Amino acid sequence: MPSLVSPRLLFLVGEIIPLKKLSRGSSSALSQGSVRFFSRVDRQKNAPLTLANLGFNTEFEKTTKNKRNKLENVKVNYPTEAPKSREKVAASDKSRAVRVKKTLEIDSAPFAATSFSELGLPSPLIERLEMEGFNVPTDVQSAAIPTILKNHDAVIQSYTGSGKTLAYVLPILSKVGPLKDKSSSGDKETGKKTDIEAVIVAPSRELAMQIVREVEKLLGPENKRVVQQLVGGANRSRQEEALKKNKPLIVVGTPGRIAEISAAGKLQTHGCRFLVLDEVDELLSFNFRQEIHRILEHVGRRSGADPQGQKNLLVKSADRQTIMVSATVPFSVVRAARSWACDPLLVQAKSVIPLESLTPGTVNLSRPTSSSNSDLNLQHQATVQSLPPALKHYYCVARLQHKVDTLRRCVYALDAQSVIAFMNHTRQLKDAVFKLEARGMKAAELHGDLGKLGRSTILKKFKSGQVRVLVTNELAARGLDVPECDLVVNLDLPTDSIHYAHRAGRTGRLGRKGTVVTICEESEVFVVKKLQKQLGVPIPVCEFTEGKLIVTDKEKHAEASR
Ligand SMILES: Nc1ncnc2c1ncn2[C@@H]1O[C@H](COP(=O)(O)OP(=O)(O)OP(=O)(O)O)[C@@H](O)[C@H]1O
Repeated sequence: MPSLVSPRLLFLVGEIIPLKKLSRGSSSALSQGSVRFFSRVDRQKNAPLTLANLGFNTEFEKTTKNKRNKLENVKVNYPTEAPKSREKVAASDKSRAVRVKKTLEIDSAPFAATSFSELGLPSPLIERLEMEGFNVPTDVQSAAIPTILKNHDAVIQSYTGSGKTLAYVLPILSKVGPLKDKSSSGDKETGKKTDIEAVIVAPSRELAMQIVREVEKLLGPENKRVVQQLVGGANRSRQEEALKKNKPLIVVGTPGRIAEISAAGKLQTHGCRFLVLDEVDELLSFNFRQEIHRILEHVGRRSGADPQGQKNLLVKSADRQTIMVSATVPFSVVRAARSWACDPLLVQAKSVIPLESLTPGTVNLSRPTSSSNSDLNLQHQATVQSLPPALKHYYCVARLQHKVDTLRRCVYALDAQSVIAFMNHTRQLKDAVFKLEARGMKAAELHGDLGKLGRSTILKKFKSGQVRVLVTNELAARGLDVPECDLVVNLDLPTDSIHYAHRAGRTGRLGRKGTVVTICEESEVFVVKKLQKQLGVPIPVCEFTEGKLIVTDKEKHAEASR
């Protein structure tokens, strides 16, 4: 597969493996006849990452066991020093960067801080937060903000709607732009004044635009130009002109457009200090592999002199901080973080630990060998941390031709005002909208065939309540934040539990109530049962009778909850 092999990496579907590591691992695996290592990795790679399925007894587990001492007992490996190996030197044989090990100090992170000022953010930023009504940080923000402020690379994993965007945006704004800490030494370290200081990548235009709005909100109207969106589907030359004219410090965009403009030499990111990959597991998928590779190779990497003082383009220094974010972090992300980040930490709502210590071997040590129940428990731990705990899940059985009508009855029964219905194919999606509209329910379609303008108009209408049911596909499954959304319906089954988690996570955001209903045919029930096991949440069967949701599977519901 010559086209897939880059000098440093071998890209596989959905994962990036350092080539050196692969050849070393594969030869030893073969010589020892140890094929099990690889099959184990394969099994792991699509499972969401949790400390539990990586073989760690998390502080989260301990605290749930002993709720009374919930926060006092949280003590984690929390490194207080910046990584000493921020300077990475790529050897001339282009093998992996040489890393200097750092000593980790044990300390406790300010989990569940009661105010943003406890987290070391500069006062102008705290003022802006207060003006925008953000007063108390969420758990994942309490853990991530100090970690990033201390210059650590990080993988942030926390359930959908838990505030991961601000968890990385706030430390960036503390060091970049008009709200930054004035003592920040960043200016001297970065290159020219026109250089971009932070690049944030997201897999969809909608998500990228949403992040831009969040950053703009904090910057305030007078500083909007500090951030610029670079998304596909919009006029590229206009974006390039805006870059030249406004000289933004932060760009947020989709992988294709960022890579395109960067390849054209119109985006100066070599002096960039922050690279964020939001929805990182999606960004590492096959679809984006070339663009993400380019971004990882170029952002924050300046050519420099080699140790002998001679100019050598193969010797580079990486000054950037790499931050990877998602509610679901399969093991492929751990591998990618190890390749591309510098001593990265895994940041979750209640723990911060070095990613380096997580290995498939560690998983195996704690993984029970024969009990399938224990495997299910591990899955349960996994999804507890990617799904909002307050969500309610149900499924109901309907014939294919009655699904849309069932959706309509479901909306009335739950009196849902803002509904996202997921389907897998665009044509059926249009039919569903047509049927709903014909029966007097305000509905609209959102999918990739629509232009950028069409997509944002529909989203605006949905957010403002003019559209009650948004019928969409995976495009809207990740990251989309519509706090009012009170019901998610799967009109078609999601492909796996990770897709289920992201779809479901469009409702019940930041502690709000939310319901997820999967409408399936009789022949698909076994898939729902499988999802229920993998997700570790009860999904009882229900019916919509006389305008009410009736749970018809109480016994099994109780069993699943145990
Ligand atoms: N500290 C806070 N106080 C109040 N609201 C907050 C706070 N932090 C974030 N929010 C709001 O919570 C909502 C969800 O945040 P966000 O979109 O960052 O979640 P997320 O964890 O990234 O979700 P997903 O995994 O689905 O992308 C947003 O509307 C955001 O403005």
